[in-house]
Amino acid sequence: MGQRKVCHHNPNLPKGRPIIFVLGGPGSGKGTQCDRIVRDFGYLHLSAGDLLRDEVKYGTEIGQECEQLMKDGKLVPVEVTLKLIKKAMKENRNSTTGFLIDGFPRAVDQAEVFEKKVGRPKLVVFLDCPREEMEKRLLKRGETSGRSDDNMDTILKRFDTFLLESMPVVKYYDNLQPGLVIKVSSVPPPDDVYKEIYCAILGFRGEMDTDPMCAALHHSDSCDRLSFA
Ligand SMILES: Nc1ncnc2c1ncn2[C@@H]1O[C@H](COP(=O)(O)OP(=O)(O)O)[C@@H](O)[C@H]1O
Ligand SMILES: O=c1ccn([C@@H]2O[C@H](COP(=O)(O)OP(=O)(O)O)[C@@H](O)[C@H]2O)c(=O)[nH]1
Repeated sequence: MGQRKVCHHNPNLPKGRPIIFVLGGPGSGKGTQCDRIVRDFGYLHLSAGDLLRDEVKYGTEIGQECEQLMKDGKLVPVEVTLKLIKKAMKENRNSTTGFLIDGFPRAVDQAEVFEKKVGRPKLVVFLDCPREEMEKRLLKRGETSGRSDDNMDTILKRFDTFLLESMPVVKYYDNLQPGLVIKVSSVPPPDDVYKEIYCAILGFRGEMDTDPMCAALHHSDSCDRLSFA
């Protein structure tokens, strides 16, 4: 598999507590995959969207500032999301073995500021899903999610924001460090999607050979496809 050696070190980051980013379009399955990662690796799951929705729910100043932006499918200022993420990381720095950050960074300038102020992820998972499939999933989720942005009008705006602002983040990390990003199709059933993610995590933990399925993937040529081209 691609090179995963990380030289970057930020003294603010507790040593040995990796950061994983899970990126992908709206409804691509980020939350679904994060549940599985938490189940198997116990990392702290931080969904930027959930952190923001909590602020809206409790009517905080941040919540009031962000509510309309979220309804419009726009990005909230990075100072806001970064503050929420850093606070949660700090509170949990001694009680978790790693940080799983879902749905952030959402734009290249956000990635740059995270790189500078917090550090570099050990792995960036990019969930690749066709737009029609994401749309179908979001409309279905909207029947029960109670989310003010799971409606057709906002979904279209979220897609625009994703393509314009968030997709370049994937390229940013791929350029920054070859092998850092894995691109996984999230069209198959969730457990199948997860297999590749699971192996990539074992990979950076140096535990690839502890799982026969991952070891086979590791020693075959097919592992190249894990790397974002
Ligand atoms: N691989 C998959 N196949 C089919 N449906 C999926 C898959 N992954 C997620 N879903 C469903 O699609 C919807 C969006 O998934 P979710 O994990 O909430 O996405 P995101 O966090 O990226 O917005 C959910 O209703 C979820 O159950
Ligand atoms: O880092 C982030 C994460 C989320 N959002 C906002 O929160 C919404 C919902 O994001 P989430 O990741 O929860 O859902 P997704 O759109 O990926 O399904 C987005 O449309 C943005 O308005 C944001 O601005 N910055």
